[in-house]
Amino acid sequence: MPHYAMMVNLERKRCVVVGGGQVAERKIASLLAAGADVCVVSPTCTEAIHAWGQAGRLTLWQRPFASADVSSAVLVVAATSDSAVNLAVYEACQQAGCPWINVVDRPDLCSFTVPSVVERGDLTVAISTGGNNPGLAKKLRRQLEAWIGPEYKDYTRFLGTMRKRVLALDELDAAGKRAVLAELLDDRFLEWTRSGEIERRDREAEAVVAEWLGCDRS
Ligand SMILES: C[C@@]1(CC(=O)O)c2cc3[nH]c(cc4nc(cc5[nH]c(cc(n2)[C@H]1CCC(=O)O)[C@@](C)(CC(=O)O)[C@@H]5CCC(=O)O)C(CC(=O)O)=C4CCC(=O)O)c(CCC(=O)O)c3CC(=O)O
Ligand SMILES: NC(=O)C1=CN([C@@H]2O[C@H](COP(=O)(O)OP(=O)(O)OC[C@H]3O[C@@H](n4cnc5c(N)ncnc54)[C@H](O)[C@@H]3O)[C@@H](O)[C@H]2O)C=CC1
Repeated sequence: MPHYAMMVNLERKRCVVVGGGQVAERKIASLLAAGADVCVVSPTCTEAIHAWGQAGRLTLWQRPFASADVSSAVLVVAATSDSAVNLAVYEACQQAGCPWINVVDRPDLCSFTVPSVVERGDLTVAISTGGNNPGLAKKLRRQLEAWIGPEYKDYTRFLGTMRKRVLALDELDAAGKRAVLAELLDDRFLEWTRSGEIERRDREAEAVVAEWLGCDRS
């Protein structure tokens, strides 16, 4: 069964990661980027995890996993190199009623898996292969990163601002609004963002709006 793709708000939500190796580090990095309240339980950890702990960005419990560790978690990642421990984490989640569990060496036990992600500010492109081949997800991420450049961060913001502005225009009916929004998605606005011609882009966008307002009134 294919998984349902969704964007989850994890801000200040308690997320527990069991294990402190490279795989745990990768999952922790994305949880921190999402503003989660991260607790890590592991006898050893990578330098990066240690540094996040020192900086107060996460809570580090430097000891082996205990079942009670998952009690207040909304999401848990079992990322140790010991499959028996990972299974024990899964079972503790079942007991505690924690619905969101990722077991890094047992796709069959995962209630969620982690996709490869291209992030450009508010723009997110996630790639999942349904567990078939994470390497393919990573390869596609790299290819997409070359295509969806850093300019998409500002471009997405620009389109967001314009969309809000257009939707708030009482002078335009729904069809007019849709037409303006479609026109603003024309590649020339992306090109102007890419080449740094921001004033021109914004001016031309305003011209599109003005032209439609003119059409509507006539
Ligand atoms: C099911 C899933 C569960 C989950 O972790 O959520 C899972 C499971 C497993 N991964 C394994 C191996 C590797 N995983 C990677 C990389 C990534 N793995 C990620 C996700 C997922 N991995 C979920 C499915 C995603 C999907 O649907 O495609 C990514 C996308 C996201 C992330 O982890 O942040 C991230 C790339 C991020 C990026 O760079 O963009 C690499 C490559 C590398 O590390 O360079 C290798 C080595 C090469 C290989 O084996 O293919 C193994 C065998 C372990 C062993 O050997 O024991 C298992 C277990 C199994 O398959 O049985
Ligand atoms: N899903 C994925 O994306 C991938 C999953 N894997 C799987 O992930 C596992 C972990 O990989 P790495 O991080 O590279 O391993 P690692 O050996 O670098 O780290 C394992 C960590 O688990 C901790 N640990 C061991 N026993 C523990 C316990 N009882 N309680 C808490 N923590 C404990 C260790 O202290 C260590 O920090 C691999 O064994 C492999 O099966 C590997 C690659 C990708």
